[in-house]
Amino acid sequence: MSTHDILHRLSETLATRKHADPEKSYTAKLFSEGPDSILKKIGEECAELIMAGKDGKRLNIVRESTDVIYHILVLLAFFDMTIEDVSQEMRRREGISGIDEKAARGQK
Ligand SMILES: N=c1c2ncn([C@@H]3O[C@H](COP(=O)(O)OP(=O)(O)OP(=O)(O)O)[C@@H](O)[C@H]3O)c2ncn1[C@@H]1O[C@H](COP(=O)(O)O)[C@@H](O)[C@H]1O
Repeated sequence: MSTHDILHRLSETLATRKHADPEKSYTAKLFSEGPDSILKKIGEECAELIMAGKDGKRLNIVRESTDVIYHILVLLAFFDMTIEDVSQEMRRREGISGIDEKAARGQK
């Protein structure tokens, strides 16, 4: 299964959790608590990823990255978006150097 397929499938699963029981689904619990709770988790998971990056342990970096990505997908789903919306923006940026893009900002 490709990376895109697994992200797409997870996005679809998360969308179904909007009507799920918060006692049985962690995603449904986050949805029921609202966006602040999801944002708080993103902050916590990012902090854990930073610590994993400082330690340099590959397995921990992978695990913490997965936690961050999962919680970002939950935030997208909360606002009725999916990985496709992010994928579209990534495609739009493809081939545009970050250095060139930043320089162009100053000319607007
Ligand atoms: N990928 C994930 C995933 N990654 C992390 N987590 C959960 O995120 C939570 C937060 O992780 P922490 O380490 O911070 O745990 P914690 O401190 O106990 O969490 P809190 O109680 O403080 O929120 C844990 O409960 C993890 O199990 C995930 N929960 C679900 N998924 C995917 O989402 C699908 C739907 O999940 P449910 O909505 O639970 O059915 C699953 O089938 C998976 O594919």
